[in-house]
Amino acid sequence: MGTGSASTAVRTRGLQKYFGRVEALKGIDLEVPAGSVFGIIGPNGAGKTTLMRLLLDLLRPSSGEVTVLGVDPRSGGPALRRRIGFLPGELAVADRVSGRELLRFFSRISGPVDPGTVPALAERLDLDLGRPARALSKGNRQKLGLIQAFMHQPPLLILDEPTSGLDPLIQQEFLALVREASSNGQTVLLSSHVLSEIEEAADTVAILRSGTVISAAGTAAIRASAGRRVRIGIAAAEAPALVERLRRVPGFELLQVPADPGSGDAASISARFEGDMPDLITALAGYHLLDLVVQEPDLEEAVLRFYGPENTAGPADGGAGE
Ligand SMILES: Nc1ncnc2c1ncn2[C@@H]1O[C@H](COP(=O)(O)OP(=O)(O)OP(=O)(O)O)[C@@H](O)[C@H]1O
Repeated sequence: MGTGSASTAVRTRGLQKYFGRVEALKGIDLEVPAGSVFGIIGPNGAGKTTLMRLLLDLLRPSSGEVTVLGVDPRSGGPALRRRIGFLPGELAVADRVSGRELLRFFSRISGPVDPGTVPALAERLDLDLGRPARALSKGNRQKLGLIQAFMHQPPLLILDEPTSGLDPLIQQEFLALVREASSNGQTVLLSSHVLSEIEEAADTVAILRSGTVISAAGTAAIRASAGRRVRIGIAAAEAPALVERLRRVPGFELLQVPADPGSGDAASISARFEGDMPDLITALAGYHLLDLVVQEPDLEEAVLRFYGPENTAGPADGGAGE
C-alpha cells in the first residue's frame, strides 16, 4: 500500500518526539485500517496523548512521518481538521457559556452538524446542555467533549481516554456510539488504561509503553499474566472449607483470607486467578455464595507485571510469579 492509501486512516513511520531530552515517542510505526476501531493502551506517560496530538498537528514530530486520512497533518489545515472528531484529555471550556453555546462554537470549526444530532447525543449521554459548561462535573464535561467529537460524523474519531469519568451506564452508551460509528464506516482511534474496556470496543489493540509500540499480538498473554481478580462473599461459617478447596484450584492465589471466619456473619475472600474458569466454577459449586465478583486487572497493572523493568522476558516466558 502506498502512502495515503484509502484503506489506511492513520499511518506513522519512525515517528519520534522529544520534549527537551525526554524521548516521548521512540520511532512509532502504526497503521490504523480505515473503518476499524483501533485501541491504544498503555500506562501513564506511555506517550498516548503525545501520539494523538501529533496526528492533529497540535505537536510537530522530531522525526518520522505521519499521514492522516491520506494527508500530512502539517499541510492538512482546517479541511483535514473538519474530517476529524477529536476528544482531548481535557476539554478547554470558556467561562459562562452553556454546553449548547459551546457546541455551536465548535460546529463553526468542525463543519455542519445535522439538526437534531446534538440534542439526540445529549439525551443518550444524559447531559443537560443548558448548564454553564464551566460548572459541569468532570464526567459531564467529558460528555460535552464526546458530543463535539461525534456530532459532525467525521470519517475519523481520535478519542483520548474517552471513558474517563463516565459512569458505567454512560460507558455502555459510549460503546454503542463507537459501534454505530464503525458500522457507519467511520474510523475510531481511542486510548485507555483499561484493557477490558478497550477490548470491548476495539477490533485491534496496540500496546504503547515508554514511547514504543509493543505488538498487539501479545494482548491476550498480557491480560492472562496479570490474572483475574476474584472476590467471593460467603457465610463466615462456610469460609474455611471453601478456602481449603480453593487452595487446590490450579492458578488460584489467595490474597486475603477472612481474618476470623467465626467472628461475623459474612466473610470476603479475595484472590488472583490465572487458571481456567471451569475449575473455579466447579470448586464453588455447592456453596451458598452471597457474592461473586470476577474482574480483569487494569491494564497498567497487567503491563507492569509483564513488561516491568525487572521482567524483560516478555509473554513467551509466561510472566513473573509473585
Ligand atoms: N509538553 C510536554 N513537555 C515535556 N514533556 C512532556 C510533554 N508532554 C508529554 N511529555 C512527556 O512525554 C511522555 C509521554 O506523555 P503522554 O502524556 O503522551 O503519555 P500518556 O500515555 O498520554 O500518559 P497518561 O495516560 O498519563 O495521559 C511523558 O514522559 C511525559 O512526561
